[in-house]
Amino acid sequence: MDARVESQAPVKDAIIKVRDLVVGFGDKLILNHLNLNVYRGEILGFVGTSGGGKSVLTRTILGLVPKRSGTVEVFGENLDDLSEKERSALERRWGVLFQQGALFSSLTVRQNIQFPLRETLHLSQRLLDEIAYTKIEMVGLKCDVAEKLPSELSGGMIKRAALARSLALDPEILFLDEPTSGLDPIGAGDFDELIRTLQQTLGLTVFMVTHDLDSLHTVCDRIAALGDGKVIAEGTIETMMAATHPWLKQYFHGTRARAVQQSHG
Ligand SMILES: Nc1ncnc2c1ncn2[C@@H]1O[C@H](COP(=O)(O)OP(=O)(O)OP(=O)(O)O)[C@@H](O)[C@H]1O
Repeated sequence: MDARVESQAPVKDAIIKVRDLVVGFGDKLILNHLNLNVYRGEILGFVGTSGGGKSVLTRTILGLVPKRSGTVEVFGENLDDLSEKERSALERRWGVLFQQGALFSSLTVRQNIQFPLRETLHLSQRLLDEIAYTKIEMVGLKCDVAEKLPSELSGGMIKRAALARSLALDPEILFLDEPTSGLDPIGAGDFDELIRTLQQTLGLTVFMVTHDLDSLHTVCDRIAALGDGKVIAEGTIETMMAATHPWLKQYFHGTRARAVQQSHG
């Protein structure tokens, strides 16, 4: 390749770097010297066998599960080197949407969104309300949901409200664990589109654990697959489709995969 052209290629900035990560419970090893980069601005889809350790990896990056060895760097900082104060400052720069949505059932949507803001910032009620309404609009909900309780919302609306809460502090990275699970295909497609729009307009980096082949085809820039505690393949959907690992072949070429590929032309 022409050296001049090569030097002009954009350097990819790894916003999350996982190196040699080992995590286990008792005598059960879940992650076995796992390495992974997530690049700034991308939507990375993370797939793998059920019970393989996708949530464990997410929770380890977030510091919710202890690791046995290895390092996790986020925003260029080794998480082990941070003081408690530095650590909480860093945590404010990411948002998390867990599988169950997990809104507080006794709080309205507005109060749910304001919860992380109240915990970390001292803002007037007027400003808190303005922020909550902006986030509600951002996730495609009407402002009349603001005063509703989670029990008054549909499954798709709960996901959107939970997403609005995870965006409350304007994070740079969004962690999503099975965001479309429980949604019908149209609802799931709309949610994927929303994630893509938010990623583009807010410049987010998205780490998304998913089983949803539609999401992998339509919104993920890159995919990483977990097998036997390690990343066994990573790349574009085309790379994954060409992979020879038996699980990947089954996953990307099985009956369900064929139906999805046909629908994506
Ligand atoms: N706190 C824990 N204590 C003991 N074992 C755990 C704990 N958390 C997870 N595990 C085990 O770790 C393994 C990986 O679980 P994990 O939830 O990460 O899988 P997953 O890949 O996200 O699966 P799924 O796709 O089904 O959600 C499972 O065998 C699970 O039982």
